[in-house]
Amino acid sequence: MTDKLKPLRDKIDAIDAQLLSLLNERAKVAQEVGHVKAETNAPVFRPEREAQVLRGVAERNPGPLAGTDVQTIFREIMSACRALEKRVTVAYLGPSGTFSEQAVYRQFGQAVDGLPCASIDEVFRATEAGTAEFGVVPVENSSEGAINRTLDLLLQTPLAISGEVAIAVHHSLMTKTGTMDGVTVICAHSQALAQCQVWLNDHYPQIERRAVASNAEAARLASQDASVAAIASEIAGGQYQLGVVHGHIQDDPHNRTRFAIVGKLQPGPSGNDRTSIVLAVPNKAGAVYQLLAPLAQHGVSMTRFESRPARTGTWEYYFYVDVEGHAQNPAVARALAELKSNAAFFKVLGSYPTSLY
Ligand SMILES: O=C(O)C(=O)C[C@]1(C(=O)O)C=C[C@@H](O)C=C1
Repeated sequence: MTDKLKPLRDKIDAIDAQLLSLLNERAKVAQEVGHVKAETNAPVFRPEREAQVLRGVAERNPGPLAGTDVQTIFREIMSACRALEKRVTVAYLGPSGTFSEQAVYRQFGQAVDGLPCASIDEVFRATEAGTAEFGVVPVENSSEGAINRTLDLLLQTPLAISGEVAIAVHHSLMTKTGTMDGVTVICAHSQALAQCQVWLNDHYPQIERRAVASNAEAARLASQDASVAAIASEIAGGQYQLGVVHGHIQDDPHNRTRFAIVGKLQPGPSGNDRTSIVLAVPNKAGAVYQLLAPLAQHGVSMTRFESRPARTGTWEYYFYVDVEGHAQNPAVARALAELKSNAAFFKVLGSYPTSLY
């Protein structure tokens, strides 16, 4: 056994030495890029470039490593190289252990400074004020639909959407003891309670459910009181030393949340982009139908359509529309110009690389 392993491990050692040297060579080039950017005050984080690098390595990947694993490795290489140029601060809906925090690391890699915020409003405020260069906010969940507070804040903010990332949301029921003995209340964020309600009705119909500020807060409460069970990610449970009673309790096994990255940066085209807009039309028959006609005329695909009641009383609804392509793409630019000319309200929220995941 040892005799057989030794030469293989020697091989791995030799390859690791090469990798280490190449990684540092790459890092030195990134430092040079950093100096060039510093001269012109150019932004360090370039989501369109990172998306191109990550798509490129997956396309060229000969295997046996999976394309998604290769992307994870390169995500971290770029994150570490970027941090040599400048460490980026990213605000998110805290506390530590939330799915929002997972979204931060999924998008930026580990070499970032996360800034946990108490609310979605605070994420916007911290990013607008420049305390954080970027903010990560939930936009929609595949089971529960739009996150309305985010939609309302996107309408008002001067920030642009510069990226998106989707996270698989798996919930676990966890307690201090790893059992349900003596549990009188199940705590979670209201979204998580809603995403697990069929399962909870089947398994624990008698136990009170209580909505709290976040799943991570529920985990914290459960860590202090054995009569409290928390619904949260296993990452959050691990941070508070909770035991898993049941895993994967979300009603939809494919439950996902899409997050937007907001910031002052407006990324250029990456070759596979999405543009988000908000518009409103005067309240008259056929107005919505006419409003969207330019998209079809210019061959621009709509990937999302969401409405929110306008609370100003001037118009009935705001429509949140995502289309394929960057606003600098000629067909998209023509379609947007026409949409704008027909709309009572029009705002481009941003063009950004489509999520890799
Ligand atoms: O190409 C750049 O602009 C870089 O700064 C290099 C690099 C990389 O490591 O590949 C790092 C950070 C940017 O977000 C994009 C790419």
